[in-house]
Parts: sequence; C-alpha cells; structure tokens
Amino acid sequence: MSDPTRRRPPRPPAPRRRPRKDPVRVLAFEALRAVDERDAYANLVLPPLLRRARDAGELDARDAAFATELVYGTLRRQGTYDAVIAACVDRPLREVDPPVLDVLSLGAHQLLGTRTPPHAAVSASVDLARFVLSDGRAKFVNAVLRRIAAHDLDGWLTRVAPPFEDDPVEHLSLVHAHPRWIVSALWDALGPRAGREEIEALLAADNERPEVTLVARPGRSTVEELLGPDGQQARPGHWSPYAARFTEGGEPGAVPAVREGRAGVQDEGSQLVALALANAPLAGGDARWLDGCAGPGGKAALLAALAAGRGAALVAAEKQQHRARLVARALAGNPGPYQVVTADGTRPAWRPGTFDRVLVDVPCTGLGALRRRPEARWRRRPEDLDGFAPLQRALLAEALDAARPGGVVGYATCSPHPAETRAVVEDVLRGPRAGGAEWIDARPLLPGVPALGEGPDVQLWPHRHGTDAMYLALLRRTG
Ligand SMILES: C[S@@+](CC[C@H](N)C(=O)[O-])C[C@H]1O[C@@H](n2cnc3c(N)ncnc32)[C@H](O)[C@@H]1O
Repeated sequence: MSDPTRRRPPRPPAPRRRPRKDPVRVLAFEALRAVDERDAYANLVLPPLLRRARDAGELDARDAAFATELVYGTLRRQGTYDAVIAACVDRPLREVDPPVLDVLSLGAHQLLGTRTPPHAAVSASVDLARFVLSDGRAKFVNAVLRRIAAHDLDGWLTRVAPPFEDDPVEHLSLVHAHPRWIVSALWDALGPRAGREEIEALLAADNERPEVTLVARPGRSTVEELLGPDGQQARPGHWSPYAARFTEGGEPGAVPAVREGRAGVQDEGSQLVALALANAPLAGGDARWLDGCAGPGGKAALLAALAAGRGAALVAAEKQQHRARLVARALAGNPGPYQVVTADGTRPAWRPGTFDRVLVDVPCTGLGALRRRPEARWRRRPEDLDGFAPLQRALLAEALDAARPGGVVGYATCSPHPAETRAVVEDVLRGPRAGGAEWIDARPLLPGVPALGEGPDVQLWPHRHGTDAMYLALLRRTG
C-alpha cells in the first residue's frame, strides 16, 4: 500500500488565462443583446456604443467599421445562421441561452460571412464567451463553432436548405436569409412575370448595405456643393436631380451643408416621391401643400424647399410630438413659409378642401427598407399588415378630403406589399369617401426612371433602381 503521506501534493491548477477584452467583439455582443433583450434597433443602439468606445480610446475607425459589419451582418443573416447552429447543437435552439446564442451567431458570421480566418474566428469567439459568459459556456461555444468551421457558407446551404426545385420559398428563405412569408410577399409584389432570377436579385439587394445618399434642398444647396471639390466627395444621384451619393462610405455629418440643414440624408426613392407629387400637373391655385405624416421630416424638408421656390407654403403634420420636433428641426431655415403641427391625420385640424397638394407617407411594415434595418425582417409578422390596414385607409381618405377639387394627393409607403399599397388605394377609391378621385399616371413624373411597372402607380425596387422599395400612387380629387 502506498503511503499517502508520500504522495506528491496535487499540482495547483494552472492559472486560468483571463482573456483580454476584445473591444470590437464585446461591443458587437452588447449591441446584439440590446436588440435581442430590449427589442432595440441596431441603427439606434450602435452609434452611442461606438462613440463611447472611441472616446475611451478602445476603437479606431477600422475597428468601428468591423464592429458595425459584425452586428449588421449577424442580424441580417440570423435565420440562416440559426439553421446552421441548429444543425450543430444537440438540443432545440430555444433551449440554448440567448446570450450563448448571440456569441454563437457572431462566431457563425465571422466563419461564414467574413474573411476572418477560421481559427481566429473560433478562438476570438471562445475568448469572448469566457469574457462575457463563463468557462463552461466557452467550451460549448468552442465545440459548436468547430463543427460550423467544417464547411463554408455554400457547403452549409446545401446541407440546411432544400433544393430550389423541391421548395423554392424555403430555399430562398435560407439562402438569402429572409423569413418565408416575406419571400412570398416580395415575390407576389414583383408580379406574375418575376422568375427566380429577379426575386433572387431583390433578396440579395436587401442584404447589401445601401449607399448613403444626400439631398441638396433646392434653393439652399446644390448637388455641386455636395460633390465637393473635383467631385471627390460624392457622385451625382442616379435619378433625382437633387441627389448625391457617397460611393466609398462617407460621413454626412462632415458635410457643411448637411450640418447646416441645407442638405440632408435621404434615399433617392424618397426624393422621387416628393418630386413626383410636387411636379404633378395642377390647374388653378398652387399655394398650399400638406404633408400629413411628416415625421421625421425628410420628405417634408424637400417639399418645403420646392414649395418655397414656387411661393407656396407647406403644413407638415405629425401625430407624435417627439417626431414633430424632428420635423421642426428638419425644416428649420427653410426659405419659404411653413408650419409644423402635431396633429392626428385621421382627425384633421384643417378644413376639408384646403390644400392643392397633399402627401400621406403612411406608417407601414417597412418591408421596402430591409437594407437599412437588419433586424426588422425577423421582427415583423404577417399580422402587422392587419394592424396598419385601417390607419392606412383612414389617412388616405382624410388626405383626399383635405385636397381641394382638382388637387393632387400622393399615397406613399416604404413597403411594396400589395396589401398596403394598391389594395389600400383601390379600397378607398371604391369607398364612400373617395371624393370622386381618379388615378394620375405617376410614371411620367419620374422622368428617366426605367421599369416602374404598368402604372398608373409606381413601385421602386432596390435591385432595379438602387432605392428603397417605395410605392407611390397619385390621385386627383375631382368632386
Ligand atoms: C413612414 S413615416 C413618414 C416618413 C416621412 N414622410 C419622412 O419622409 O421623413 C409615417 C409617420 O406617420 C406618423 N403617423 C402615424 N399615425 C399618424 C396619424 N394618425 N396622423 C399623422 N401622422 C401619423 C408616424 O408617427 C410617422 O412619423
């Protein structure tokens, strides 16, 4: 029998290597937690986190760009990464703790959606798990990510997505990371002639980060000013005569005209909507314009500047007070008369028949702006359409009421979903409050813009026009 007293004393455990804080990944993790736990919006959560980390000297510009890419890319492709992770864990994903799932998703994105070398992606994620979670969970993260690292994205897609021929919607849903119902809705909206190539082009465009587009508010700035000396700063827009695009990334806040409110950040689709309404032919007076859903004020600021150039005045109405304040800020310094009012467009504060031109850019699902809000596609539900439907109809009916006979009404959404575009207009036109309104062909009012559909309304698309998928119907009140 051995003498226990002669046994060598157990070696003390090796001191655990405490992972150093990796500020980029810790920040990305915090942003994902906020989106997950508090239903926060990535585009609102991220800037203050980046600012704080920059102020603390933890991030330079490249790190900030990588952190942004990690957050946006992980959120955008969440459905695909969930399917891959589910294939690598031995329990349903709902039984994996959400913070662990966030670390796994970030790791999956580095492995499958970035050029990070696999060993670096795994070890950085394991260190992150040890730093923000625990050693035990880090082991689990290590095991799962090693399984994921066995294939690249294409390899995983052939494993988790059915062939297109067997189930086209499920295939596209996994390959292009959109929920099934949104794939179906977008495909319907593209029309019966849209084949696989077109729907794939649209879904792929939704996964690209859009260029930052500026608007030179007429009479206050010019595109030339925004292009900068020798056109170094930006390029002219594709369609709007007031647009300039940052093609290489750029900081709008660094542009003096933007800082001074003479220019703003605005997608070209939104510019085209405001321009089409402003340029619709009109007989008689043209002095009073209304934006009935103005917050945060992008279209109102362009309309107000155009109105000023013609001696017209804009009333910008917004139901929510804090958004009305944003409208007031966007319009400040407008050279012509305008008024910002906090008002419910379904209980108008103006007399019927007051306005020559009326815009209602109604609340909607935002399915046309998925490029900008990476988490939105996973949060939206088909039932949301029913939630917006009565409000959209009421706002359009009131807009028709607000226009004088002969006046023009624009109904706009940043969604191409037929239930919130043409169906709303057709319902209202069939209803008792149509005021004898008739369609105006909007297509000639977007000169030079191709592939706008069969009219009279227009639908813009990210993959065709490089804009958000804005919808516009123009109506003239006749009675
Ligand atoms: C799609 S956004 C408008 C965007 C705006 N046209 C722009 O370009 O900046 C819709 C706006 O309508 C507002 N809204 C919602 N219900 C409303 C109502 N009953 N009356 C007036 N505004 C309303 C929302 O608060 C939101 O600011």
